[in-house]
Amino acid sequence: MFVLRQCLTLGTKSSVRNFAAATNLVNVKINEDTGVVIMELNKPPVNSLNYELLEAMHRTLVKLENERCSGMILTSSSPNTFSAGLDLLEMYKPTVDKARKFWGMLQNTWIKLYSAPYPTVAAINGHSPAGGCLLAMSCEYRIMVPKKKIGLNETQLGIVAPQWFQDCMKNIIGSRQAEKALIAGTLFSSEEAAKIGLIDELATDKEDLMKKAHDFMDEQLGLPPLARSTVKIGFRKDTLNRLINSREVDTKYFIDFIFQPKVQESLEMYLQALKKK
Ligand SMILES: CC/C=C\C/C=C\C/C=C\C/C=C/C(=O)SCCNC(=O)CCNC(=O)[C@H](O)C(C)(C)COP(=O)(O)OP(=O)(O)OC[C@H]1O[C@@H](n2cnc3c(N)ncnc32)[C@H](O)[C@@H]1OP(=O)(O)O
Repeated sequence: MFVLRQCLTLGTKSSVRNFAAATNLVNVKINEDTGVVIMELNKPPVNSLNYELLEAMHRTLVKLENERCSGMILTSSSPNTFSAGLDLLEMYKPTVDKARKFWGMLQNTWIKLYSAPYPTVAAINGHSPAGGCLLAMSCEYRIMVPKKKIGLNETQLGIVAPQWFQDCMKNIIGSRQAEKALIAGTLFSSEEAAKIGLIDELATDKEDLMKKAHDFMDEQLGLPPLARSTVKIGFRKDTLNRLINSREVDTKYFIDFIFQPKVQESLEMYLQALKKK
């Protein structure tokens, strides 16, 4: 039976209340029989990743790991969008302190998600540009509904996908395809993404998406967990360590980059274009 709990507890009823009071940006459903968790991003309208949403995700991921959850399906409550990527307002005219705090939380969240010992599936129920694509790529398996867009489109915004975003893509679709996609800032349709292996499976609709995500999870739960997670971390450790060993440098790149007047101009124009749509 599924029990809906908000950000998160595998513990007592009173701690459910505490977490629910803290935020409703992430809904968490736990299958109490299997220990599989559905983490649903819930920041309407498009799940743009601001500090608060990232913090809620990070807190949930820490809890999942501590409580030894058996698997996690990442999806969103939005009808049209998995995640619109980083919240552009976090990068548009922030203070240095705010930008630093934001970037640190993005790094924390990515490290936890990418290194999660339990199986992770992205059930991509809508558009998934840039940081949204990063979240999906950080899971082990990706399933997507038809006729939506996914990719690292940063170049098209006049910004640059950080090295670790690029590494994630390279690890999935290979260096040549990733280089082409990153230079052009390509947003792939779901169908194109399936062809190049950026996603693993297409679903017909949200119901089919969740069914396929559970099917994948059932397969994974049949494997010895320690062997499974050891192989996973073996594959991911170089990518993880590259960021872990250079977090400060990465943050400095980010800060120096976004504070350039040209970058601020691009962000302003892009934000205006989004509003005018
Ligand atoms: C050497 C280099 C070192 C370091 C690198 C430095 C810098 C680079 C750093 C980081 C990389 C950046 C990663 C990112 O993730 S940037 C974000 C990129 N995201 C996008 O391009 C997506 C933009 N959004 C869309 O295309 C559409 O919104 C979407 C297709 C997702 C959904 O379309 P829909 O028609 O359903 O909704 P909209 O009407 O467009 O949007 C509703 C509402 O939401 C606002 N919105 C949308 N996206 C964002 C966002 N990412 N951040 C903030 N706000 C967003 C949009 O303006 C609308 O607002 P309103 O008009 O007020 O309702």
